[in-house]
Amino acid sequence: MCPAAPQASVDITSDDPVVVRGLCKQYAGRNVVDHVDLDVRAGEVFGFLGPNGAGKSTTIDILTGRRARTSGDISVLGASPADDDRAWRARIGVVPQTTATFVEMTVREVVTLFAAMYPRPLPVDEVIDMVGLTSKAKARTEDLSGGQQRRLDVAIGVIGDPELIFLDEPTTGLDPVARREAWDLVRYFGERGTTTVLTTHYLDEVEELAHRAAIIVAGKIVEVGTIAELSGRGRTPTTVSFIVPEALDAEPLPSGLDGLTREDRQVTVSTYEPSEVTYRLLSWAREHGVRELPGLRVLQPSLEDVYLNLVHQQDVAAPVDVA
Ligand SMILES: Nc1ncnc2c1ncn2[C@@H]1O[C@H](COP(=O)(O)OP(=O)(O)OP(=O)(O)O)[C@@H](O)[C@H]1O
Repeated sequence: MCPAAPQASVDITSDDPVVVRGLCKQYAGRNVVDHVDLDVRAGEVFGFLGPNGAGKSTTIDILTGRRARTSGDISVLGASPADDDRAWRARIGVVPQTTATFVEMTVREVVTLFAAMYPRPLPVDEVIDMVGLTSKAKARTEDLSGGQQRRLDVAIGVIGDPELIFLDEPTTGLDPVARREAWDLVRYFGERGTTTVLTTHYLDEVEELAHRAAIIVAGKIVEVGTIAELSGRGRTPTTVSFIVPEALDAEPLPSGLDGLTREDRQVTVSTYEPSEVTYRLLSWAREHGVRELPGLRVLQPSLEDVYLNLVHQQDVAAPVDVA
């Protein structure tokens, strides 16, 4: 259950650009964002991953002042987004999930219009070039393809040279080349010291761009850490496998190895202690005069394995809290 009202004051002392404590959002008594805690550090690209309907956009919309929260404390660049201060807003760039339409305006006119709203905008043509729309600068926005529209959204989001950028699925609908260009843009702003919060369904995008990530499922943060930490965490086992050499075919496999399966001569051990398991397998082989185990592989879980495992665990767990 979420508390009924927002906290009266923002009780956050951290200097991090984004600090979220106990954030809740309810629709019709259902918690779609459920006691979320987040810390995004200065200069990092922070990935926000989760399946459809997990609560990513709702959280981003609350952090950017586009939606009201039900309860919880939030500090974004030291202020509460609900205050909607103009100077504060100029320090933030937002690329929302829904594409805006600007009827009868060209790409350059739209970007120029948004540039005028900021005290220190980037040069309009430079930004149009960065998002790969130079050849479309004079085209009317209604004539752009879906992917080109998305690039325009990104241009609008970054034209103010923000300290903090929220990108809500910025590469959805982009072709592979445009996707790589969008990644370059995220890296470009990262090198300028900009903090970026990036929601996405694409795990490769998070692995490629993000320093840290949070995984949200059914409104709850189920994991947060560096990509290496998330990929290596203890929830998803490592697989150790090898092929039993002919010399050992008739020998019993070492006893007491949990998660061991054998199919013909292929042996697989699913384990949280891959070093120990590998040591025991090699010791067993040596005891029988074999110095090499053919096809020996230690396969660490990928971020995708961890993600799918977490989403699956949540699917089989109890439904979300209903008020
Ligand atoms: N205005 C609204 N009224 C009622 N329910 C809403 C409203 N907006 C969002 N929701 C619900 O809140 C939940 C979270 O939605 P949200 O858009 O934040 O998810 P998401 O993680 O961004 O999903 P996606 O990846 O599909 O964009 C969903 O169940 C959605 O149906």
